[in-house]
Amino acid sequence: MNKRGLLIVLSGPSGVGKGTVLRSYLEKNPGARLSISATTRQPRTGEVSGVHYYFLTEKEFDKKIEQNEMLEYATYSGHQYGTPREPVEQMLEDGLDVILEIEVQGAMQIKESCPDAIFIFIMPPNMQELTRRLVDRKTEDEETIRRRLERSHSEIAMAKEYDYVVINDTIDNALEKLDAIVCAQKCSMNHMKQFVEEVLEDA
Ligand SMILES: Nc1ncnc2c1ncn2[C@@H]1O[C@H](COP(=O)(O)OP(=O)(O)OP(=O)(O)O)[C@@H](O)[C@H]1O
Ligand SMILES: Nc1nc2c(ncn2[C@@H]2O[C@H](COP(=O)(O)O)[C@@H](O)[C@H]2O)c(=O)[nH]1
Repeated sequence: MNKRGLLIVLSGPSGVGKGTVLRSYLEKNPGARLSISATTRQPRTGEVSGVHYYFLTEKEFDKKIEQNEMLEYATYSGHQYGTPREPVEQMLEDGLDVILEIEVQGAMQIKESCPDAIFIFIMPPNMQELTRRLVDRKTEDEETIRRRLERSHSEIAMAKEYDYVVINDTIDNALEKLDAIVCAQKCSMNHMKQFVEEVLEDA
């Protein structure tokens, strides 16, 4: 069997429910880990550095880019976000599946650098519901919500670059689909090639 874990890239507009669906997925799948991103945005109430994000200054973030320590990075809503390279490499090496919850520009960088990754786009059932979720979450001010919703249009247009689209109408539905996609990918020839070759060598 392929001992290396699967790299799963998950994107979708802000407020669609990526984090919510992922929390349930991770509870059900002990062999999967969420990559902890770095960001220059301010922590929200309750967010802890090293748990939800690594909260960095602009200077610290730029230094990590210079030292090639980011697997991908992008600017979103005036702040920098990026995936620290080393922990992702280590977890994949250890056979764990690694999930990157990242926006579309970063996802396209991963598509270039990690062609074996699987790309999943989470869609809202409709734009009214996306707005409602973002407003009801009460973590952003009105202007930030406006900017995030404005950006959601170009993000949704990028969904066609992904391998799969999952509609987050209910958390249970989205979770079931996410599980099924990852399960199918782990049985794909792309992922199983090494195992098939090993069996043939033994035969
Ligand atoms: N299927 C669902 N039905 C109803 N509400 C949902 C559903 N999924 C998530 N939510 C709610 O929508 C809000 C946004 O969810 P969440 O914070 O997970 O979004 P996100 O995509 O991770 O956002 P961001 O990218 O801004 O971090 C939360 O209040 C969450 O409880
Ligand atoms: N390119 C990257 N995008 C990231 C990363 N970590 C998170 N994100 C995305 O940023 C927006 C905003 O996140 P928020 O926590 O401020 O609401 C959202 O789309 C995230 O998916 C990353 O490492 N790289």
